[in-house]
Amino acid sequence: MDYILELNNVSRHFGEKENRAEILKDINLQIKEGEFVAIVGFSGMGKSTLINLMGGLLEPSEGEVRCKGEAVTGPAPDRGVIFQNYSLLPWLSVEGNVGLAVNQIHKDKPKHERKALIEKYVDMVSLTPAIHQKPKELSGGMRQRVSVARALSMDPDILLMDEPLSALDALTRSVLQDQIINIWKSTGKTVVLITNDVDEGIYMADRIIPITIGPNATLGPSYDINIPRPRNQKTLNHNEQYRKLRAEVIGFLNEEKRKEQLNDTTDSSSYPLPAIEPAVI
Ligand SMILES: Nc1ncnc2c1ncn2[C@@H]1O[C@H](COP(=O)(O)OP(=O)(O)OP(=O)(O)O)[C@@H](O)[C@H]1O
Repeated sequence: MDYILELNNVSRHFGEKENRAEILKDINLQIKEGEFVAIVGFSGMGKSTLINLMGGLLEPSEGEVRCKGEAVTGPAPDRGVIFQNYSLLPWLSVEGNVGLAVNQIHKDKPKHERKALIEKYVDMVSLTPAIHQKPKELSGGMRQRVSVARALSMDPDILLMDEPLSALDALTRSVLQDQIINIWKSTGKTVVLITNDVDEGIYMADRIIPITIGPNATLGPSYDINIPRPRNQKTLNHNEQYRKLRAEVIGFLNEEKRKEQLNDTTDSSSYPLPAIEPAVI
């Protein structure tokens, strides 16, 4: 089987000697073309480091990352990264921010074609009415949609999303979850979503993989999510598979936390397991 993205025995540390911090250890992951994979875990365990390794923004200390069979040696347009903090240029409009990517990738195309491309991607995230607005005039959800449009406009094969929705309120978050699912379905791209929200991962992805607690964090088991699509946020709570999967993944994370606490008695937090509310139908 050929995989679009592979991580083979990838480890990453920062610093040297007494400052050396072992962040990720022996990460093995194979992702098929068109798959939607969610990676979930506690804060500070190395999730951003992992997405940066996939994007080629960081090099592994050991092991290798391969994209379409080739070793990854740096960032490339076939892997679009969407960051948590939008990273938009404040002095450019929506059109200007998306245009940066379009002009970079499609510099050989005439101006009118580049303009049409910008408009196409802005429309894909439903931001046409705000196309001339600057980031400070946009809500958090709108800014994140600009980031999504900018990543899409490079027409990458893989979208790497680093907690793209975690700064948003619950309602905006759920609207954007559906928008990202629709974009994934209509474009056939491969998506890797980093999230701190097990429910979000199960709702959106084809499989969900918890990351263990560092130092030397690694990936836990991969859980297939066979819940039929389209999924319904309101009725998912009643789905047996969803409830079972949710309990298993949260159980895995809490067990990791418990193991960590045996070594460190100062931290008593665990993964929050909110009661599943009856679905509103
Ligand atoms: N460039 C760097 N130099 C030194 N340490 C780093 C560097 N980048 C990340 N780290 C450390 O690696 C660890 C993992 O960081 P990372 O941002 O990957 O975690 P995360 O799981 O994405 O966290 P969060 O959910 O809070 O965003 C942290 O302890 C962080 O301080």
